[in-house]
Amino acid sequence: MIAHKVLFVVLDGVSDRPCDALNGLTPLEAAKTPVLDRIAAEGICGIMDSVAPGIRPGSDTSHLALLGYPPQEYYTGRGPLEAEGTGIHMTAGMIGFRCNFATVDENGLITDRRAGRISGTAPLAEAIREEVDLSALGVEFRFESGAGHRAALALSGVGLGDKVSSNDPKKEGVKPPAVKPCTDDPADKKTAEACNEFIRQSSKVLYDHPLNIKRMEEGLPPANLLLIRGAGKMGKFPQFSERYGLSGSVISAATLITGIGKVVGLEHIPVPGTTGSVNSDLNAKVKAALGELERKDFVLMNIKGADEAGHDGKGIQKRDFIEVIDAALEPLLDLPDTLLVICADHSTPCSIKDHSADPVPVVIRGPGVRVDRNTRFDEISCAEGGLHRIRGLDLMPIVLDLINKSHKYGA
Ligand SMILES: O=C(O)[C@@H](CO)OP(=O)(O)O
Ligand SMILES: [Mg+2]
Repeated sequence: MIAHKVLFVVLDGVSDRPCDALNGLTPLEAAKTPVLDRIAAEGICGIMDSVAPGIRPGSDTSHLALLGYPPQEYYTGRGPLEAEGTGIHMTAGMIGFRCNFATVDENGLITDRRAGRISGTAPLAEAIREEVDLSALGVEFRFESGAGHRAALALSGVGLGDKVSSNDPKKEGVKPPAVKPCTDDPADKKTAEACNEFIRQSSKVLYDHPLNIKRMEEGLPPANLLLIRGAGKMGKFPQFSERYGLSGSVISAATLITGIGKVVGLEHIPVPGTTGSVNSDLNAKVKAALGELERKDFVLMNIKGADEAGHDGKGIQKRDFIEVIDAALEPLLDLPDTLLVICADHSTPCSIKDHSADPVPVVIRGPGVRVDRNTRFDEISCAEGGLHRIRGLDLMPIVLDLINKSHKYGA
């Protein structure tokens, strides 16, 4: 009784703290989740520090850890991973950045880091590609929009460094700072100059773009500034198939997760109708995952919406979306020959509107798995499960052992 396939379902940021709006329950505790609870009842549960206790992980470092790539060794910044996810292929010497379409008011103060969670930004990206020109600085650029307010930028040219700051202050009500070199290296200075010029020129393009004029007429915040962060060069990643002897696919609307999957060698499967938000077509996503499991050994499926609700501080929306997730996961109850792993990548408590270091719930269910006595999938109940408290990097070794692909340590 051993499974041959693995489905990793990452409920991005689903984990939380007690919410005032939910009478002190977490959204997972407050939601009615018969499917997740049945999976918990039929599996082994625990809680997990995706990186380490007390470390607040980004989705980048946490997903690397969950896939068994120590972020301390492999992480070179969010930018190059996000860029790969939008379809920009990062070659040697290119510097990648994550960007947000954001809103500034007439005084230059940031009023919304996500431009009202704008979507459909492809025409804005196209206008930027057509009109921005960095050739006077000896720099070429690629710019692609991603899901929602997200986009990615990549710079290439002779002598570009990646040690530069960000113009994203990570809060609203302040002016975006200039991008600065973090060292005295002329290469970092050149990158910082290119970033500031890119921000300046793109703001002009965005300012009177028809899409923004229409948004303002409708009372929506215009996307009139790009916040750029996460500068980095692409790292080197041993391929998933060589590392584990497993073929695999990634299903995610979030470009960062797509990018991480691609760089470790998972095939990206786009699913029409998925948005990375609470309006995503999760049934289509689950169907795609089931299809992939017929031809691959391993599937990573990321569902992003709960994280967005956490970042927005919307506890009730988060609870309600968890119920939508739960209903969509029902077809997974009958999965044959498959080890099903469900977890979050990090907590995104509504009370702090950002990631926290609180450990996340995790369940593993499938043939041969010892079943513990926990019957609910939430932060508090899973802490009493048989996996106890593990780290993100423990997950792949546990999974490989359960599918009998683990190597014996010793003779
Ligand atoms: O992309 C996102 O969902 C979040 C966190 O990863 O970033 P931001 O706060 O810029 O929206
Ligand atoms: Mg995340």
